[in-house]
Amino acid sequence: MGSEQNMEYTKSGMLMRFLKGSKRFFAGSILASILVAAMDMIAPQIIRIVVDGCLGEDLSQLPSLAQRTLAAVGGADYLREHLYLAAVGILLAAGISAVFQYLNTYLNTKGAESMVKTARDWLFHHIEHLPYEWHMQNQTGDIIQRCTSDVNMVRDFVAEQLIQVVRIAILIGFSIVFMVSMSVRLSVIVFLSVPLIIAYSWFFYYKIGHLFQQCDENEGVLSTITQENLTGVRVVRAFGREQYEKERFRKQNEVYTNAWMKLCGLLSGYWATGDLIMGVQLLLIVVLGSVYCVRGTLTAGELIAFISYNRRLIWPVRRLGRMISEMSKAGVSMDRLRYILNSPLESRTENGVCPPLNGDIVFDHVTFGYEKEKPVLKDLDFTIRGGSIVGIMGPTGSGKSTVQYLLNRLYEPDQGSISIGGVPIREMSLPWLRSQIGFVMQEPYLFSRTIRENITMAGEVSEERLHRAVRVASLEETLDRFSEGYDTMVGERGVTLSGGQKQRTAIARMLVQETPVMIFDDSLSAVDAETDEKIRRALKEYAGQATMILISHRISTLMDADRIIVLEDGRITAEGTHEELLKKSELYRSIYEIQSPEANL
Ligand SMILES: Nc1ncnc2c1ncn2[C@@H]1O[C@H](COP(=O)(O)OP(=O)(O)OP(=O)(O)O)[C@@H](O)[C@H]1O
Repeated sequence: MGSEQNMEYTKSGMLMRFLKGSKRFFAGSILASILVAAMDMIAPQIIRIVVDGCLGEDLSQLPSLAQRTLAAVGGADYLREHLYLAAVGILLAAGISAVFQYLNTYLNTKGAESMVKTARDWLFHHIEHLPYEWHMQNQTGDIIQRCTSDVNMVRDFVAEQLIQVVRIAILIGFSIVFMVSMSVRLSVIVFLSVPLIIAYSWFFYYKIGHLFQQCDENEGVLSTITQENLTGVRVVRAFGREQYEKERFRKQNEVYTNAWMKLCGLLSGYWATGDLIMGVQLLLIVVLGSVYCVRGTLTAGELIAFISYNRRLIWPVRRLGRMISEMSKAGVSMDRLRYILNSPLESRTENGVCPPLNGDIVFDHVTFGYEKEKPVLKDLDFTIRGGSIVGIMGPTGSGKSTVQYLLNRLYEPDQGSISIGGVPIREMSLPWLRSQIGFVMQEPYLFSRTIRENITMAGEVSEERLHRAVRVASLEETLDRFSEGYDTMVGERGVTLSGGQKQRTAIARMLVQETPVMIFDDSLSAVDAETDEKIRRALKEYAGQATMILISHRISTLMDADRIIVLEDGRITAEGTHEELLKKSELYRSIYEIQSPEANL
């Protein structure tokens, strides 16, 4: 995909990229709709020739084309005796029109779906490569809405509004040519009423646009309540909030229904008034047309054909105003999509170096804050020897997880630099760096796939490697208890597994990659102390030459580490072995005393 480079797209630039591969379908659709409009012009002309040819006395009054057509079918007398020919002509025109109509709809739908596919692929690809920071700053629901509703809005704009506007403009053009050729004076009524109808419907939809938006917003709130209740069903049940949630839903449902009722009331008024305008317009055409017929300036066939053209015109024209007023909505949606597509991609330094990562990890005076002027890590300066086990301990919010994010280059330091084996990580290829640093998150995320697929999501591995990782993560017994074993499906967001089982699955997922650097971010918090110790013992053997970073609140998890770093408010306040820290760090000692059963005796 071309979005590897950061580009600033204008609305039209973005639209052109969406339309890549689907322009030819839309061009075909427009061509087919021109032919539909042309075919639709034929039937009224046949009726006009039949009426005037069969009933008219002075055939010389007919236009030359009509006279020639009449002569071609064998003259007025022949036509009178073979009226079915007119029916065949009308049927033929309707049949050809139906074929073009089919082609029009088919090509339009094909173009629309192909465009939506291109847009979705591009958006997904772009989102996948946006920086982690971007994802933290933007709400998931909002991004999903942009990728679904806003994409659909742009699709409707192109496939329905733009194409329909072109189609209606062609229809108006054709009709006017035929109408003017029959009666200029009656055409004046159409000339005056068409802009009036377009303006009326445009003005109406422009004015009530905010009500449509209100309905959309209310629907969004209703969906959020439903979604929250479905995902948070356990919390709702546990806290006995069913009644409260039902009442909340009922109220929002009422607000939403009332908003629609109000809108429907206004729409009914709009359609009724529109019908009235149409009725008056038709009345004028019929009355004036009849007068002209009586005066002999218009034939009966022409009047019938004129009314027929007018009828064909009216509905599309009524829709035109609405389409024009709704085009502005597509502009808003395009801006919302441009926000995503113009967001700069993560710098992946694909051509960066790919050194072995088993060397020393050095944080060289690193300062970093998620927000400007609010540093979370302050002048962090430490070295983790390659192949050693290092623990990071500190109160909640002291910046422990942030250390791991920086090492993974999810964020870049504001000051200072980080290197592994003497190579600054910002010079390394990002995919390489991430493939070499395994980490288990504080709240592991599992996909709704089988346990095997979750563990091997980084790539296929041998059965032996898989079993080894599962054994070290103490997951073997758990899997034995599941009838489907490795092929057990993990429910939505892993709800069918306990907290500890999820953590151990995530540990196995990391271990299976056999990376030279492994980070455990509070990843044993949900397992009991006994399993915690069992896993740590197995890990020590398994890790071999790998560098291991254990982030934890639990001193028992860290006490066997070669070195422990104590972090307080983004600064290192002490470092050393467990024994050394018991002597020199007040914080460490006090936490140890709270957590240690012997110390509490
Ligand atoms: N994405 C973010 N945007 C803004 N601030 C953040 C973000 N992530 C973390 N913080 C803040 O940065 C500080 C350090 O967070 P961090 O997660 O590194 O702490 P921690 O020591 O790992 O905490 P815990 O032990 O509770 O996991 C906290 O004050 C937190 O509120």
